[in-house]
Amino acid sequence: MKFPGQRKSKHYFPVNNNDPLLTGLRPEPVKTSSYIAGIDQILVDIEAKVDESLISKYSLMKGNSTLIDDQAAHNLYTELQNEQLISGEFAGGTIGNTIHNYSTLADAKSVLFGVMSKNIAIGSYAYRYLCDTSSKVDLNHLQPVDGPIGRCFTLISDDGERTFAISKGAMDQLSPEHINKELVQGASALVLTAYLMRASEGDQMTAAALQAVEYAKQANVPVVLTLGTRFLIESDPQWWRDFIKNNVDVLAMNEDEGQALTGFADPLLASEAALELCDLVLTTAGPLGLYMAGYTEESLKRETTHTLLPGQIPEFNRYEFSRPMLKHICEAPLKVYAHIPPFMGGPEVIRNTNGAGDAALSALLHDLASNDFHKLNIPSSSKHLNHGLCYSSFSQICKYANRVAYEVLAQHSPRLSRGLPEKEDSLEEAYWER
Ligand SMILES: Nc1ncnc2c1ncn2[C@@H]1O[C@H](COP(=O)(O)OP(=O)(O)O)[C@@H](O)[C@H]1O
Ligand SMILES: Nc1nc2c(ncn2[C@@H]2O[C@H](COP(=O)(O)O)[C@@H](O)[C@H]2O)c(=O)[nH]1
Repeated sequence: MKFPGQRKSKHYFPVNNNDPLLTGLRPEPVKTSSYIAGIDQILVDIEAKVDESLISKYSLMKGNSTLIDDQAAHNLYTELQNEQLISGEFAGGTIGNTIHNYSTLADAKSVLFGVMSKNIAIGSYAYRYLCDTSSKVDLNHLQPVDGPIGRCFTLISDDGERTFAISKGAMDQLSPEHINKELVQGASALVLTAYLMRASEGDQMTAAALQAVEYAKQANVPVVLTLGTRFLIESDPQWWRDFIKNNVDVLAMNEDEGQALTGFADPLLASEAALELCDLVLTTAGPLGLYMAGYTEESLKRETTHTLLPGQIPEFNRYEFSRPMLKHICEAPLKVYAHIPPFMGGPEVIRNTNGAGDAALSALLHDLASNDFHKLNIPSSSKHLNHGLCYSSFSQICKYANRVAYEVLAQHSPRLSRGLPEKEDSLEEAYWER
Protein backbone atom coordinates (compact mmCIF):
# COMPACT_ATOMS: atom_id res chain seq x y z
CA MET A 1 0.00 0.00 0.00
CA LYS A 2 1.13 3.50 -0.80
CA PHE A 3 0.96 5.90 2.07
CA PRO A 4 -0.78 9.28 2.17
CA GLY A 5 0.19 12.06 4.55
CA GLN A 6 2.93 14.51 3.69
CA ARG A 7 3.52 13.68 0.11
CA LYS A 8 7.23 13.23 0.22
CA SER A 9 8.85 9.87 -0.31
CA LYS A 10 10.12 9.65 3.25
CA HIS A 11 6.53 9.74 4.45
CA TYR A 12 5.48 6.79 2.39
CA PHE A 13 5.86 4.24 5.09
CA PRO A 14 8.52 1.78 3.91
CA VAL A 15 6.85 -1.45 5.04
CA ASN A 16 8.17 -3.32 2.03
CA ASN A 17 11.78 -2.41 2.71
CA ASN A 18 14.02 -4.75 4.63
CA ASP A 19 15.28 -2.16 7.05
CA PRO A 20 17.45 -4.05 9.59
CA LEU A 21 16.50 -1.52 12.27
CA LEU A 22 12.91 -2.63 11.96
CA THR A 23 13.49 -6.36 12.20
CA GLY A 24 13.04 -6.42 15.97
CA LEU A 25 9.82 -4.54 15.61
CA ARG A 26 8.60 -6.74 12.82
CA PRO A 27 9.46 -10.37 13.45
CA GLU A 28 7.01 -11.62 10.81
CA PRO A 29 7.41 -10.81 7.12
CA VAL A 30 4.69 -8.43 5.98
CA LYS A 31 1.69 -10.49 4.97
CA THR A 32 -1.29 -8.55 6.20
CA SER A 33 -3.02 -5.87 4.24
CA SER A 34 -5.95 -3.65 5.01
CA TYR A 35 -8.85 -2.89 2.68
CA ILE A 36 -12.06 -0.90 2.47
CA ALA A 37 -15.45 -2.52 1.76
CA GLY A 38 -18.31 -0.66 0.10
CA ILE A 39 -21.86 -1.24 -1.14
CA ASP A 40 -23.34 0.55 -4.11
CA GLN A 41 -26.06 0.67 -6.68
CA ILE A 42 -24.04 -0.35 -9.70
CA LEU A 43 -24.62 2.26 -12.39
CA VAL A 44 -23.03 4.22 -15.20
CA ASP A 45 -23.21 7.99 -15.56
CA ILE A 46 -24.51 9.28 -18.89
CA GLU A 47 -23.41 12.87 -18.93
CA ALA A 48 -25.08 15.59 -21.02
CA LYS A 49 -25.11 19.38 -21.07
CA VAL A 50 -28.75 20.40 -21.19
CA ASP A 51 -31.07 23.35 -21.18
CA GLU A 52 -33.11 23.74 -18.01
CA SER A 53 -36.32 23.25 -19.98
CA LEU A 54 -35.33 19.60 -20.48
CA ILE A 55 -35.11 19.14 -16.72
CA SER A 56 -38.67 20.37 -16.20
CA LYS A 57 -39.91 18.49 -19.27
CA TYR A 58 -39.00 15.22 -17.54
CA SER A 59 -40.41 16.41 -14.19
CA LEU A 60 -36.98 16.31 -12.56
CA MET A 61 -35.96 18.57 -9.71
CA LYS A 62 -32.85 20.62 -10.41
CA GLY A 63 -29.92 19.46 -8.26
CA ASN A 64 -31.71 16.34 -7.06
CA SER A 65 -31.21 12.66 -7.91
CA THR A 66 -34.62 11.29 -8.95
CA LEU A 67 -35.68 7.76 -9.89
CA ILE A 68 -37.40 7.62 -13.30
CA ASP A 69 -39.37 4.78 -14.89
CA ASP A 70 -38.31 2.78 -17.96
CA GLN A 71 -40.47 4.74 -20.38
CA ALA A 72 -39.12 8.11 -19.20
CA ALA A 73 -35.57 6.72 -19.38
CA HIS A 74 -36.15 5.53 -22.93
CA ASN A 75 -37.56 8.92 -24.00
CA LEU A 76 -34.80 10.87 -22.27
CA TYR A 77 -32.03 8.73 -23.74
CA THR A 78 -33.52 8.98 -27.23
CA GLU A 79 -33.82 12.75 -26.95
CA LEU A 80 -30.25 13.17 -25.66
CA GLN A 81 -28.96 10.99 -28.49
CA ASN A 82 -30.99 12.67 -31.21
CA GLU A 83 -29.86 16.10 -30.04
CA GLN A 84 -26.26 14.84 -29.72
CA LEU A 85 -26.05 16.12 -26.18
CA ILE A 86 -24.22 13.20 -24.57
CA SER A 87 -20.68 14.25 -23.68
CA GLY A 88 -19.50 11.10 -21.94
CA GLU A 89 -20.45 7.77 -20.39
CA PHE A 90 -18.53 6.67 -17.31
CA ALA A 91 -18.78 4.10 -14.57
CA GLY A 92 -20.37 5.99 -11.67
CA GLY A 93 -22.25 5.53 -8.41
CA THR A 94 -21.20 7.40 -5.30
CA ILE A 95 -19.58 4.42 -3.59
CA GLY A 96 -18.28 2.82 -6.78
CA ASN A 97 -16.43 6.09 -7.44
CA THR A 98 -15.16 6.33 -3.88
CA ILE A 99 -13.93 2.74 -3.73
CA HIS A 100 -12.31 2.96 -7.17
CA ASN A 101 -10.54 6.19 -6.20
CA TYR A 102 -9.43 4.68 -2.90
CA SER A 103 -7.83 1.72 -4.69
CA THR A 104 -6.22 4.02 -7.24
CA LEU A 105 -4.71 6.27 -4.57
CA ALA A 106 -3.63 3.50 -2.23
CA ASP A 107 -2.64 1.06 -4.96
CA ALA A 108 -4.39 -1.45 -2.73
CA LYS A 109 -7.39 -3.74 -2.62
CA SER A 110 -10.97 -2.81 -1.85
CA VAL A 111 -14.18 -4.84 -2.05
CA LEU A 112 -17.40 -3.73 -3.71
CA PHE A 113 -20.80 -5.31 -3.02
CA GLY A 114 -23.58 -4.73 -5.55
CA VAL A 115 -25.12 -6.45 -8.55
CA MET A 116 -23.82 -7.23 -12.02
CA SER A 117 -25.65 -8.45 -15.14
CA LYS A 118 -25.24 -12.20 -15.66
CA ASN A 119 -24.83 -11.89 -19.41
CA ILE A 120 -22.57 -9.10 -20.54
CA ALA A 121 -22.26 -8.03 -24.16
CA ILE A 122 -19.11 -6.22 -25.25
CA GLY A 123 -19.81 -2.51 -25.25
CA SER A 124 -22.81 -2.75 -22.92
CA TYR A 125 -23.04 -0.57 -19.82
CA ALA A 126 -22.15 -3.52 -17.61
CA TYR A 127 -19.05 -4.12 -19.73
CA ARG A 128 -18.10 -0.47 -19.51
CA TYR A 129 -18.54 -0.50 -15.74
CA LEU A 130 -16.16 -3.43 -15.39
CA CYS A 131 -13.62 -1.89 -17.76
CA ASP A 132 -13.68 1.46 -15.95
CA THR A 133 -13.16 0.03 -12.47
CA SER A 134 -9.69 -0.37 -11.01
CA SER A 135 -8.39 -3.93 -11.09
CA LYS A 136 -7.61 -3.49 -7.39
CA VAL A 137 -11.36 -3.37 -6.65
CA ASP A 138 -12.47 -6.91 -5.88
CA LEU A 139 -15.66 -7.45 -7.89
CA ASN A 140 -15.85 -11.17 -7.24
CA HIS A 141 -18.61 -10.75 -4.69
CA LEU A 142 -21.06 -8.91 -6.93
CA GLN A 143 -24.44 -10.64 -7.11
CA PRO A 144 -25.28 -11.86 -10.63
CA VAL A 145 -28.69 -10.60 -11.81
CA ASP A 146 -30.85 -11.08 -14.89
CA GLY A 147 -31.38 -7.44 -15.83
CA PRO A 148 -29.17 -4.47 -16.79
CA ILE A 149 -27.24 -2.36 -14.26
CA GLY A 150 -28.52 1.15 -13.52
CA ARG A 151 -28.07 4.32 -15.57
CA CYS A 152 -27.59 7.75 -14.06
CA PHE A 153 -28.40 10.54 -16.51
CA THR A 154 -26.16 13.33 -15.26
CA LEU A 155 -27.73 16.48 -16.68
CA ILE A 156 -25.54 19.56 -16.37
CA SER A 157 -27.27 22.91 -16.79
CA ASP A 158 -25.60 26.17 -17.83
CA ASP A 159 -24.79 27.19 -14.24
CA GLY A 160 -22.92 23.88 -13.72
CA GLU A 161 -25.61 22.41 -11.45
CA ARG A 162 -26.05 18.64 -11.85
CA THR A 163 -29.42 16.95 -11.93
CA PHE A 164 -29.43 13.15 -11.77
CA ALA A 165 -32.17 10.98 -13.30
CA ILE A 166 -31.78 7.36 -12.26
CA SER A 167 -33.05 4.49 -14.35
CA LYS A 168 -32.52 1.76 -11.79
CA GLY A 169 -32.49 -1.40 -13.92
CA ALA A 170 -31.55 -4.20 -11.52
CA MET A 171 -29.22 -2.07 -9.37
CA ASP A 172 -31.35 -2.37 -6.21
CA GLN A 173 -31.69 -6.16 -6.31
CA LEU A 174 -28.72 -6.86 -4.05
CA SER A 175 -29.88 -9.26 -1.33
CA PRO A 176 -28.53 -9.57 2.24
CA GLU A 177 -27.24 -13.12 1.47
CA HIS A 178 -24.74 -11.59 -0.92
CA ILE A 179 -23.05 -9.57 1.79
CA ASN A 180 -20.00 -11.56 2.83
CA LYS A 181 -19.79 -11.28 6.62
CA GLU A 182 -16.12 -12.21 6.84
CA LEU A 183 -15.11 -9.62 4.27
CA VAL A 184 -17.11 -6.86 5.95
CA GLN A 185 -15.71 -7.75 9.35
CA GLY A 186 -12.12 -7.82 8.09
CA ALA A 187 -12.33 -4.38 6.50
CA SER A 188 -10.81 -1.15 7.82
CA ALA A 189 -14.15 0.53 7.12
CA LEU A 190 -17.52 -0.14 5.53
CA VAL A 191 -18.63 2.71 3.26
CA LEU A 192 -22.25 3.39 2.30
CA THR A 193 -24.33 6.10 0.69
CA ALA A 194 -27.69 7.43 1.84
CA TYR A 195 -29.05 6.48 -1.62
CA LEU A 196 -29.05 2.83 -0.52
CA MET A 197 -31.87 3.59 1.91
CA ARG A 198 -34.38 4.51 -0.79
CA ALA A 199 -34.91 1.13 -2.51
CA SER A 200 -38.50 0.57 -3.62
CA GLU A 201 -40.72 -2.16 -2.21
CA GLY A 202 -39.65 -5.52 -3.53
CA ASP A 203 -36.00 -4.46 -3.86
CA GLN A 204 -33.62 -5.68 -1.18
CA MET A 205 -30.81 -3.12 -1.42
CA THR A 206 -31.78 -1.37 1.82
CA ALA A 207 -31.97 -4.69 3.70
CA ALA A 208 -28.57 -5.68 2.28
CA ALA A 209 -27.01 -2.40 3.41
CA LEU A 210 -28.47 -2.75 6.90
CA GLN A 211 -27.18 -6.32 7.09
CA ALA A 212 -23.68 -5.10 6.23
CA VAL A 213 -23.94 -2.37 8.88
CA GLU A 214 -24.91 -5.00 11.45
CA TYR A 215 -21.89 -7.16 10.55
CA ALA A 216 -19.60 -4.13 10.74
CA LYS A 217 -20.91 -3.06 14.13
CA GLN A 218 -20.47 -6.58 15.56
CA ALA A 219 -16.75 -6.40 14.66
CA ASN A 220 -16.19 -2.69 15.50
CA VAL A 221 -15.50 -1.89 11.86
CA PRO A 222 -16.08 1.86 11.37
CA VAL A 223 -19.21 2.60 9.32
CA VAL A 224 -18.78 5.51 6.90
CA LEU A 225 -21.84 7.19 5.39
CA THR A 226 -21.92 9.77 2.61
CA LEU A 227 -25.17 11.70 2.32
CA GLY A 228 -25.67 11.77 -1.47
CA THR A 229 -28.09 14.66 -1.93
CA ARG A 230 -29.79 17.17 0.36
CA PHE A 231 -33.25 16.28 -0.95
CA LEU A 232 -33.00 12.80 0.52
CA ILE A 233 -32.08 14.17 3.94
CA GLU A 234 -34.65 16.99 3.85
CA SER A 235 -37.44 14.46 3.41
CA ASP A 236 -36.91 13.24 7.01
CA PRO A 237 -33.95 14.80 8.86
CA GLN A 238 -34.86 13.22 12.20
CA TRP A 239 -34.80 9.74 10.69
CA TRP A 240 -31.32 10.44 9.33
CA ARG A 241 -30.08 11.89 12.62
CA ASP A 242 -31.26 8.75 14.42
CA PHE A 243 -29.78 6.49 11.78
CA ILE A 244 -26.41 8.22 11.99
CA LYS A 245 -26.40 8.23 15.79
CA ASN A 246 -27.16 4.52 15.93
CA ASN A 247 -25.00 3.27 13.08
CA VAL A 248 -22.41 5.68 11.71
CA ASP A 249 -18.88 6.55 12.85
CA VAL A 250 -17.69 8.73 9.98
CA LEU A 251 -19.97 11.08 8.05
CA ALA A 252 -19.20 12.75 4.71
CA MET A 253 -21.47 15.49 3.35
CA ASN A 254 -21.46 18.75 1.46
CA GLU A 255 -22.68 21.99 2.96
CA ASP A 256 -26.22 21.61 1.55
CA GLU A 257 -26.58 18.12 2.95
CA GLY A 258 -25.12 19.40 6.23
CA GLN A 259 -27.78 22.10 6.38
CA ALA A 260 -30.53 19.59 5.64
CA LEU A 261 -29.26 17.33 8.43
CA THR A 262 -28.49 19.88 11.13
CA GLY A 263 -30.29 23.09 10.17
CA PHE A 264 -26.98 25.03 10.02
CA ALA A 265 -26.06 26.66 6.71
CA ASP A 266 -22.57 27.43 7.99
CA PRO A 267 -20.45 24.35 7.19
CA LEU A 268 -18.44 24.67 10.41
CA LEU A 269 -21.53 24.79 12.59
CA ALA A 270 -23.10 21.96 10.59
CA SER A 271 -19.94 19.91 11.16
CA GLU A 272 -20.03 20.67 14.87
CA ALA A 273 -23.69 19.65 15.10
CA ALA A 274 -23.03 16.44 13.15
CA LEU A 275 -20.29 15.61 15.63
CA GLU A 276 -23.01 15.05 18.19
CA LEU A 277 -24.18 12.14 16.01
CA CYS A 278 -20.89 10.49 15.05
CA ASP A 279 -17.12 10.57 15.61
CA LEU A 280 -15.66 12.18 12.51
CA VAL A 281 -17.14 14.53 9.92
CA LEU A 282 -15.89 15.60 6.49
CA THR A 283 -17.83 18.55 5.08
CA THR A 284 -17.01 19.73 1.58
CA ALA A 285 -18.10 23.24 0.72
CA GLY A 286 -17.41 23.75 -3.02
CA PRO A 287 -15.34 26.90 -3.62
CA LEU A 288 -14.98 27.39 0.17
CA GLY A 289 -12.88 24.23 0.39
CA LEU A 290 -13.48 21.64 3.06
CA TYR A 291 -13.81 21.17 6.81
CA MET A 292 -13.15 18.30 9.15
CA ALA A 293 -14.47 17.88 12.66
CA GLY A 294 -13.76 15.11 15.12
CA TYR A 295 -12.45 14.12 18.51
CA THR A 296 -9.07 13.64 20.07
CA GLU A 297 -7.91 12.84 23.59
CA GLU A 298 -7.43 16.07 25.55
CA SER A 299 -3.95 15.02 26.72
CA LEU A 300 -2.89 14.19 23.14
CA LYS A 301 -4.02 17.42 21.48
CA ARG A 302 -1.47 19.10 19.24
CA GLU A 303 -1.54 22.80 18.53
CA THR A 304 -1.31 24.05 14.96
CA THR A 305 1.48 26.25 13.67
CA HIS A 306 -0.84 27.62 10.96
CA THR A 307 -2.77 30.86 11.27
CA LEU A 308 -5.70 30.54 13.67
CA LEU A 309 -8.85 30.95 11.61
CA PRO A 310 -11.87 33.13 12.33
CA GLY A 311 -15.33 31.59 12.04
CA GLN A 312 -18.51 30.85 13.94
CA ILE A 313 -16.24 28.99 16.37
CA PRO A 314 -13.34 31.45 16.84
CA GLU A 315 -9.85 30.01 16.22
CA PHE A 316 -11.53 26.70 15.53
CA ASN A 317 -8.46 25.10 13.93
CA ARG A 318 -6.25 25.45 17.04
CA TYR A 319 -5.76 21.69 17.50
CA GLU A 320 -5.83 20.60 13.85
CA PHE A 321 -2.44 18.89 14.20
CA SER A 322 -4.09 16.23 16.41
CA ARG A 323 -5.05 12.80 15.12
CA PRO A 324 -8.73 11.81 14.91
CA MET A 325 -9.96 9.29 17.50
CA LEU A 326 -13.29 7.59 18.13
CA LYS A 327 -15.10 9.48 20.88
CA HIS A 328 -15.68 6.46 23.10
CA ILE A 329 -11.95 5.64 23.10
CA CYS A 330 -11.16 9.07 24.60
CA GLU A 331 -11.19 9.54 28.37
CA ALA A 332 -11.56 13.29 27.93
CA PRO A 333 -12.78 13.84 24.35
CA LEU A 334 -11.84 17.18 22.83
CA LYS A 335 -13.57 18.49 19.70
CA VAL A 336 -11.13 19.36 16.93
CA TYR A 337 -11.80 21.26 13.71
CA ALA A 338 -9.79 21.91 10.58
CA HIS A 339 -10.37 23.72 7.30
CA ILE A 340 -8.57 24.18 4.02
CA PRO A 341 -9.40 26.38 1.02
CA PRO A 342 -9.40 24.72 -2.43
CA PHE A 343 -6.02 23.45 -3.57
CA MET A 344 -4.35 26.28 -5.54
CA GLY A 345 -7.70 28.10 -5.49
CA GLY A 346 -9.24 25.37 -7.66
CA PRO A 347 -8.32 24.33 -11.20
CA GLU A 348 -8.09 26.98 -13.91
CA VAL A 349 -10.87 25.20 -15.72
CA ILE A 350 -13.35 23.12 -13.74
CA ARG A 351 -14.25 20.43 -16.23
CA ASN A 352 -16.82 18.81 -14.06
CA THR A 353 -17.66 18.90 -10.35
CA ASN A 354 -19.11 15.39 -10.58
CA GLY A 355 -17.52 13.21 -7.93
CA ALA A 356 -15.37 15.89 -6.22
CA GLY A 357 -16.95 15.14 -2.84
CA ASP A 358 -16.54 11.37 -3.35
CA ALA A 359 -12.90 11.96 -4.22
CA ALA A 360 -12.30 13.86 -0.99
CA LEU A 361 -13.84 10.96 0.93
CA SER A 362 -11.61 8.43 -0.83
CA ALA A 363 -8.56 10.32 0.45
CA LEU A 364 -9.90 10.17 4.01
CA LEU A 365 -10.52 6.43 3.60
CA HIS A 366 -6.98 6.00 2.32
CA ASP A 367 -5.61 7.63 5.45
CA LEU A 368 -7.83 5.49 7.67
CA ALA A 369 -6.85 2.22 5.94
CA SER A 370 -3.16 3.18 6.07
CA ASN A 371 -3.45 3.45 9.81
CA ASP A 372 -4.81 -0.09 9.97
CA PHE A 373 -2.14 -1.33 7.58
CA HIS A 374 0.55 0.15 9.80
CA LYS A 375 -1.08 -1.27 12.93
CA LEU A 376 -1.40 -4.75 11.41
CA ASN A 377 2.23 -4.82 10.36
CA ILE A 378 3.93 -2.91 13.17
CA PRO A 379 1.60 -3.34 16.13
CA SER A 380 4.30 -2.33 18.58
CA SER A 381 4.74 1.12 17.02
CA SER A 382 4.18 3.96 19.48
CA LYS A 383 1.81 5.39 16.91
CA HIS A 384 -0.80 2.87 18.00
CA LEU A 385 -0.57 3.23 21.78
CA ASN A 386 -3.47 5.65 21.67
CA HIS A 387 -5.72 3.92 19.12
CA GLY A 388 -6.00 6.72 16.59
CA LEU A 389 -8.62 6.30 13.88
CA CYS A 390 -6.40 7.70 11.12
CA TYR A 391 -2.73 7.74 10.22
CA SER A 392 -2.41 11.52 9.87
CA SER A 393 -3.64 14.66 11.60
CA PHE A 394 -6.86 16.49 10.78
CA SER A 395 -4.81 19.14 9.04
CA GLN A 396 -2.92 16.68 6.89
CA ILE A 397 -6.04 14.74 5.89
CA CYS A 398 -7.67 18.02 4.83
CA LYS A 399 -4.75 18.78 2.54
CA TYR A 400 -4.84 15.35 1.03
CA ALA A 401 -8.63 15.29 0.51
CA ASN A 402 -8.47 18.73 -1.03
CA ARG A 403 -5.70 17.72 -3.40
CA VAL A 404 -7.60 14.65 -4.55
CA ALA A 405 -10.83 16.64 -5.08
CA TYR A 406 -8.85 19.06 -7.27
CA GLU A 407 -7.69 16.21 -9.46
CA VAL A 408 -11.28 15.15 -10.14
CA LEU A 409 -12.43 18.73 -10.82
CA ALA A 410 -9.77 19.05 -13.47
CA GLN A 411 -11.01 16.01 -15.44
CA HIS A 412 -14.32 14.86 -16.92
CA SER A 413 -14.86 11.56 -15.16
CA PRO A 414 -15.62 11.21 -11.42
CA ARG A 415 -13.01 8.43 -11.29
CA LEU A 416 -9.26 8.96 -11.15
CA SER A 417 -7.34 7.30 -13.94
CA ARG A 418 -4.09 7.31 -11.91
CA GLY A 419 -2.79 8.08 -8.45
CA LEU A 420 -1.43 11.48 -7.49
CA PRO A 421 2.02 12.45 -8.73
CA GLU A 422 4.73 11.54 -6.22
CA LYS A 423 6.11 15.04 -6.49
CA GLU A 424 4.05 18.16 -7.05
CA ASP A 425 5.57 19.89 -10.06
CA SER A 426 3.51 22.99 -9.48
CA LEU A 427 4.24 23.46 -5.82
CA GLU A 428 7.46 21.74 -4.99
CA GLU A 429 7.02 20.75 -1.37
CA ALA A 430 5.80 24.05 0.01
CA TYR A 431 2.10 23.26 0.16
CA TRP A 432 2.61 20.11 2.18
CA GLU A 433 5.10 21.60 4.60
CA ARG A 434 3.03 24.70 5.33
N1 LIG B 1 -15.83 25.85 -7.64
C1 LIG B 1 -14.80 25.27 -6.97
N2 LIG B 1 -13.61 25.89 -6.90
C2 LIG B 1 -12.58 25.33 -6.23
N3 LIG B 1 -12.64 24.14 -5.61
C3 LIG B 1 -13.81 23.48 -5.63
C4 LIG B 1 -14.95 24.00 -6.32
N4 LIG B 1 -15.96 23.11 -6.19
C5 LIG B 1 -15.47 22.09 -5.45
N5 LIG B 1 -14.17 22.30 -5.11
C6 LIG B 1 -13.30 21.37 -4.33
O1 LIG B 1 -13.87 20.07 -4.36
C7 LIG B 1 -14.28 19.68 -3.04
C8 LIG B 1 -15.60 18.92 -3.10
O2 LIG B 1 -16.55 19.68 -3.82
P1 LIG B 1 -18.08 19.82 -3.42
O3 LIG B 1 -18.71 20.51 -4.58
O4 LIG B 1 -18.21 20.47 -2.09
O5 LIG B 1 -18.53 18.30 -3.27
P2 LIG B 1 -19.88 17.56 -3.75
O6 LIG B 1 -19.53 17.02 -5.09
O7 LIG B 1 -20.06 16.46 -2.77
O8 LIG B 1 -20.97 18.59 -3.71
C9 LIG B 1 -14.35 20.98 -2.25
O9 LIG B 1 -14.14 20.72 -0.88
C10 LIG B 1 -13.21 21.78 -2.88
O10 LIG B 1 -11.97 21.37 -2.37
N1 LIG C 1 -25.37 4.98 -5.80
C1 LIG C 1 -25.94 6.07 -6.32
N2 LIG C 1 -25.15 7.02 -6.86
C2 LIG C 1 -25.75 8.11 -7.40
C3 LIG C 1 -27.14 8.29 -7.37
N3 LIG C 1 -27.43 9.50 -7.96
C4 LIG C 1 -26.24 10.04 -8.33
N4 LIG C 1 -25.23 9.20 -8.01
C5 LIG C 1 -23.79 9.33 -8.28
O1 LIG C 1 -23.20 10.43 -7.62
C6 LIG C 1 -21.98 10.71 -8.27
C7 LIG C 1 -21.61 12.16 -8.08
O2 LIG C 1 -21.31 12.37 -6.74
P1 LIG C 1 -21.17 13.83 -6.12
O3 LIG C 1 -20.44 13.60 -4.84
O4 LIG C 1 -20.40 14.67 -7.07
O5 LIG C 1 -22.58 14.33 -5.93
C8 LIG C 1 -22.20 10.40 -9.75
O6 LIG C 1 -21.10 9.72 -10.32
C9 LIG C 1 -23.48 9.55 -9.72
O7 LIG C 1 -23.30 8.29 -10.35
C10 LIG C 1 -27.96 7.26 -6.79
O8 LIG C 1 -29.20 7.33 -6.72
N5 LIG C 1 -27.29 6.19 -6.28
